Amino acid sequence: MLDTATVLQALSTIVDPDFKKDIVELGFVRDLKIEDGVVSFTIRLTTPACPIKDQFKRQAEEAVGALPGVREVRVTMGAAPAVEVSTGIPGVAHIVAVIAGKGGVGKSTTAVNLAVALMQMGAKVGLFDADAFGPNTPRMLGVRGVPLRTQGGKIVPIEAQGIKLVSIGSAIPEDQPVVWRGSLQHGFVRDFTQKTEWGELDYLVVDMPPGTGDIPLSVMQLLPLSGALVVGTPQEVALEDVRRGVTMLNKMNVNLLGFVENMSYLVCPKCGEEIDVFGKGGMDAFAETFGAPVLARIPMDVNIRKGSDAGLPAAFQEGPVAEAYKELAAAVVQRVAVVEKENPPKAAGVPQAGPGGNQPFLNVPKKN
Ligand SMILES: Nc1ncnc2c1ncn2[C@@H]1O[C@H](COP(=O)(O)OP(=O)(O)OP(=O)(O)O)[C@@H](O)[C@H]1O
Repeated sequence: MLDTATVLQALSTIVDPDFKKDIVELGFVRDLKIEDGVVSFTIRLTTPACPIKDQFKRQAEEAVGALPGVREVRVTMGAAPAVEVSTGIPGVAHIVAVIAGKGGVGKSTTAVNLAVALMQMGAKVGLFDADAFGPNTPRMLGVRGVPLRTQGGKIVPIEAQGIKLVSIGSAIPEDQPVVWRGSLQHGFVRDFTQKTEWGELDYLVVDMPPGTGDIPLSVMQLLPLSGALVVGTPQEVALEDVRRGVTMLNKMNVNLLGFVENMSYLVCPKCGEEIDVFGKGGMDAFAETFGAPVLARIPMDVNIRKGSDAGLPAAFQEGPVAEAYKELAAAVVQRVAVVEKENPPKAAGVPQAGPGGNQPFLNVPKKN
């Protein structure tokens, strides 16, 4: 007989490859109704950007459609509202930091294109540019010079091509050199993280300054990060810096989502051959050592640089570069889901003053 138990039994053959559990056990199946041979239900995923949602839908239609007595299967795909999996920042579901051991490896480019690719997968996305020393994201998203507004004491993000952008740099006049003491930086990060009205976001991507200085530290102390991804080029020197970045994540108990090998190869425009400009395989060695995957390899491509300069990120354009960023976004979504189960996000907190010394990580210069 066609009843709820039979339908759920059929749906329990569909296994989520990330959680390694079936979709009934995971509580994804909702609003199941059977009326006159018409079976309707919702599959509610943890994120609207789930890369295998189409596959789930097809599998569900097939599994239930094969049951005797079924005339029609109506599957609605949904996602849990962001607030349900809150990070402590109201309405923000997952926070992903993008870090790099040193400058110039393409961290901001990766953060911006990742944000765009996540949005294209159906997620609501914000970008917090914490890189006070080289705030490039407003230019990359075509909103350079647009001032931040406040409303009722809250910072209102800039709408930049569908992404909610807040850049620490937009609060600093462009012609002013940014020379801050550690304590000022911490206060600035605290104000920006606590006073921004993000609204509902599935993913908040944080573009960190390069290296392991005070700002990355403050972000890790103040924001409950789902995890961080580390951007590097395959070059030896950059890889030493990558190691320092990973060490910092470990110290701060931030999940390592994985590595992005940027400028991984160059496709010869004449013959199509892939040239390994900065060598090969370095990131694989890291992936093995630190037990986290290489999430994507992004080619060195003039369209990436041109897109950033023109304020239209390459992820918006069709072609192999956009595909590489889509692959990155899909890998990030899957890794976030997995690592959050193992080690749920929580802010590390600011160390208390005590006999062991004051704020051991922060390099706060003493007053003379
Ligand atoms: N895959 C790529 N192909 C071609 N150009 C790239 C690629 N990735 C980044 N670039 C270019 O390299 C330069 C540095 O990139 P980006 O500003 O993203 O680096 P960063 O690591 O964020 O540096 P910063 O130290 O300023 O934070 C930019 O001109 C950017 O357009």
